[in-house]
Amino acid sequence: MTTVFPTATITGYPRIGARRELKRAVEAYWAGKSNQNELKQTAQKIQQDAYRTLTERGLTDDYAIPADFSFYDQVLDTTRLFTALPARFESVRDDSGLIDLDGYFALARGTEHLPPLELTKWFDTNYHYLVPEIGPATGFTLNTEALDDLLAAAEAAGTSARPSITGPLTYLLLAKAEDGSPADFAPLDRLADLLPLYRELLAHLASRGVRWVQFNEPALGADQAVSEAELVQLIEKTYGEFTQLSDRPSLLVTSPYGNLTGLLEPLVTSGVEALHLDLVSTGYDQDALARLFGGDSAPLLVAGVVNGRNIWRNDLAASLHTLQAVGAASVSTSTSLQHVPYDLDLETGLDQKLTSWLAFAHQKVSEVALLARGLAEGPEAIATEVEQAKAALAARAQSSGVNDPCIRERTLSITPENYERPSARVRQQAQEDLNLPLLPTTTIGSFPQTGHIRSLRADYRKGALTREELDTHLREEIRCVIDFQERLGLDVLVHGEAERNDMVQYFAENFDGFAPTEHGWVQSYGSRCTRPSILWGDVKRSGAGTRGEAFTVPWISFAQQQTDKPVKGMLTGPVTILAWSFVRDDQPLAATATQVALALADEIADLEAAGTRIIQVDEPALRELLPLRAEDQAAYLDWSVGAFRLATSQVADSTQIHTHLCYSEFNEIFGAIDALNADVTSIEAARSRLELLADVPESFDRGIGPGVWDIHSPRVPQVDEIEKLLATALEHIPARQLWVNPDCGLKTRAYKETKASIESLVAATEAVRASLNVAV
Ligand code: MET
Ligand SMILES: [Zn+2]
Repeated sequence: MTTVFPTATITGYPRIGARRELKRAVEAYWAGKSNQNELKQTAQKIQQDAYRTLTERGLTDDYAIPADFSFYDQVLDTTRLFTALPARFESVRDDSGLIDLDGYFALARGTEHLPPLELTKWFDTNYHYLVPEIGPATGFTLNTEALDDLLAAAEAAGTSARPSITGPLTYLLLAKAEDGSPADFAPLDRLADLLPLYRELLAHLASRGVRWVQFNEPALGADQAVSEAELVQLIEKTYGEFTQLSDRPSLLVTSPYGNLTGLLEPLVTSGVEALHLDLVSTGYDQDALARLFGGDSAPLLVAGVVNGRNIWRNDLAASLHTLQAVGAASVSTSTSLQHVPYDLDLETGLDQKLTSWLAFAHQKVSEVALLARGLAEGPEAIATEVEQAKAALAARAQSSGVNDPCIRERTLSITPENYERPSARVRQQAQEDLNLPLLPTTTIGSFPQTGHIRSLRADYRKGALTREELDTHLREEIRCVIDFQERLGLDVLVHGEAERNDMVQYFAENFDGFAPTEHGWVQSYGSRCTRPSILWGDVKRSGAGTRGEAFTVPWISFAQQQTDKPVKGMLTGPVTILAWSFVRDDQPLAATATQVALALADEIADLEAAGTRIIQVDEPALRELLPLRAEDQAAYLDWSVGAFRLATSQVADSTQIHTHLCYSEFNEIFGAIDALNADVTSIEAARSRLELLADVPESFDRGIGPGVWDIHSPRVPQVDEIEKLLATALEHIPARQLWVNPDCGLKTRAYKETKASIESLVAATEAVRASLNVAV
């Protein structure tokens, strides 16, 4: 049964394509501009490039490379693999009763009549997966078509790849109960019905000659609603059963993102052949691991010592030490490399000095291969490379910009008052002259990024437009966006963010201590990618002095000049700037957040001085960085909420501070959202049909705008649909606190659906206002 496990491996690799080929291909397919064959050819090419590169970089052993290409999302792949189709999607079943590629995309994106599966953050990362909906009657049928295609692509590349599949426990733990399920039902109740399908899968793989399979169980490293004791039993049952099968591939179980704590031992004794641990930021006791994995029937320890989710160069000496101390059998990444960009060599524009401190996916694979050699042949074999890494780390520590005495001194003079504002009541009175109607309507900030805007930006990059000319065009765009909103009858306007390529990178470009990348794209969800900047040094606004210079003020002031309605100043919050950047790992996140907060407070002060009455500070990633274990959460919320308050509390009572949250379920941290102390909070809620409002405490006495339009799909919400959502909202929120807005910014939408949707939103609001007036 067992074939030796490779000494060097990774648990996952990016799949969007080094030049985002998959993004272009799926978007063309969705738009009807290409056919399925063309899409599949692109997918093949991406996989072939991956196998070639990874082999060249040293993953040469059989089964060293996972087959983990995905057209959209790895959890949705598992939903397709087992045909776990929610009843509401019955109509997408294909002729054979399975989910084909179009059905798969329908689940991901919704259809004209069906809202898509819910999108939720993947552990504490900035990746989002599609939440399976499982009910007591959900049927399961194995459909290996997509998996067989991956294996065929690997074979064509001459590689024995290891299928990578969401493990059964994680799949069910990440699922939500289908609507209409009994109150006491949990998807995990269906484990016994799902396990036979996994066994069937193992048999199928064995019959294809596959010798190793990877089951990903990241949910076991995070706190769950189920008790640890129950999980121990489920592990024993699940993996005990699998390992009993006579004809099956050997099993590698991965546990990225967290410490398995009490589940480690049951997994070690479960009989699986190899167990991967994330050894980067999880605090495992090395001696305990050595003892545990030293046992006779223990699995091979696949040691994730190369950070899969940040871009700093590995401290090879430290890693080698860890590998030896724990008795590693194989060297790996801590998580899939899907969270880092492909290749540092593409970044020709980065400062040389900075480049020497970094490693992207390809460089990390080389680090893995190198460490495996050091482990096999002894440290001397890689002594030169270890020394080089050491020298780079030392140079980084001493570099100016990494420590700016003026910035450090400023953080020392922060006082407790810097975090406080007067009561909500006092502020509400001071803000009355904004004269907002009941149920004020607004949007979240960005307006459609049209082809026109993109081509302007491209022309500027090519040198075909001067900065001045570009800015003139952008102001024209802002004028149109303001005019558009006035005509549609919105109450609080936005300038549309046309001058920003990305809500974090824009700040990175205007702050010292950051370096944007050129090709450093990582997948956020589906075809959506972000390009995190590198936060490497001490932070302040760019320009002279410790305060630097204002950069959003000219745009917001220009927008405000075009209208009598209030225009929101628009900033990205400190936690989100951190979460969506690759952050320095040489000081606590809290210290970095404080510096970013001060830079934002400077910008807010300048906006206020320029006459801006409403300022929105977006924190969509607040939930994202929340530690996976309850015991670590209070400390995180303390510094993250603190950073937001430090940025936003030095304003006049008459200045209305908004915040915006999205991309996550926020129910559990509503206390922290309350503590942000914003005057108005807009929050994503449409996809989960406003479930979150049940958790808003009665004491919450400020504005809240649960999203009533899901902007992740092109579907236009109808007036009566929004009216119903508003009626639901009013069951939980007093009318004077309720705002009406979409789930998020509109930059990925087209004008056509934007116009129709805002019309629905305004019409629904007017209808509800009228009914409230009647009721009064
Ligand atoms: C992901 S949150 C986005 C907020 C931002 N202001 C926008 O509208 O695009
Ligand atoms: Zn948002």
